[in-house]
Amino acid sequence: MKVHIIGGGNLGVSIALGLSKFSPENQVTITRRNTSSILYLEKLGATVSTNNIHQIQEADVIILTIKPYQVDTVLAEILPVISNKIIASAVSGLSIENLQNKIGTANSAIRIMPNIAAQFGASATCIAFHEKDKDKAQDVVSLFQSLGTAPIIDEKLMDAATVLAASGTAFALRYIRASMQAGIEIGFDWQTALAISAQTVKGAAEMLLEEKVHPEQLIDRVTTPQGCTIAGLNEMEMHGFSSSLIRGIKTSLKQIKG
Ligand SMILES: NC(=O)C1=CN([C@@H]2O[C@H](COP(=O)(O)OP(=O)(O)OC[C@H]3O[C@@H](n4cnc5c(N)ncnc54)[C@H](O)[C@@H]3O)[C@@H](O)[C@H]2O)C=CC1
Ligand SMILES: O=C(O)[C@@H]1CCC=N1
Repeated sequence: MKVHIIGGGNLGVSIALGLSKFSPENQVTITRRNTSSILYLEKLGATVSTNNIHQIQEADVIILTIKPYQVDTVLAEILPVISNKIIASAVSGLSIENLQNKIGTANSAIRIMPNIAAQFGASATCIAFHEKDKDKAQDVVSLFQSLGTAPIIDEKLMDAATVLAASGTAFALRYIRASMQAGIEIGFDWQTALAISAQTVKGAAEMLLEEKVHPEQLIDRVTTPQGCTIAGLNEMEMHGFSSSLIRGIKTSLKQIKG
């Protein structure tokens, strides 16, 4: 497929990098206003351009990875030269209905919510579309399946998916950072503490994904009676570990919904 990514920032670049590694049969074009920092993508086979409409007529899917306030400007540039295109938008808070109204019935609006782990083929990319675009959306689903998992969700959960799956990357990293900081306090240098903390989180996630059980079932296997784990967990909960995470996620959601 020919994939045209508009907005070569953090997310756009992670998708381009992921596609170059995990789905190299796709031809990627990526645009941004100043391309100097992303020209290295050309060495990986992508076309990098400052021109949003560069070969856009040939694209099978156009991916928007721009900020919400940049959408109207970009659409004003591309709409006069496209027709019958799939526009997959990762723009947070922009509904399918709003996007469809902007792009007209000649094009299809699909919402995607990847995260920056797309670069490593490990994104959880939630995807939503209207029934009329079901067939066209399959290409987008397949594309993002090559970059991790790509669950199809009801659009009403898309803001929640943004917080859980996209912002969630930052939340998970902050957990690892805190764990690493504690690791330094109890004797490790930061590099060793980071390596141990990150691998431990990866191992815990792999167990969950593999066994498909409730986390508490696995926690029960770790918490030896009268042992150190339950003592630590109870102390964390006394200080609001779970509740602060839940409150943070709900606050992020409020921020999107405005
Ligand atoms: N960063 C993330 O982890 C995620 C971001 N998103 C959403 O993706 C969108 C982009 O987010 P980021 O990549 O973080 O932002 P960013 O600021 O890193 O990237 C946006 C890019 O668009 C470029 N741009 C601005 N105006 C343009 C124009 N007229 N034509 C072409 N390119 C233009 C900018 O130069 C910049 O490189 C946002 O709507 C965000 O909500 C969604 C999921 C995850
Ligand atoms: O922080 C943000 O608004 C964007 C959307 C999710 C991840 N980054």
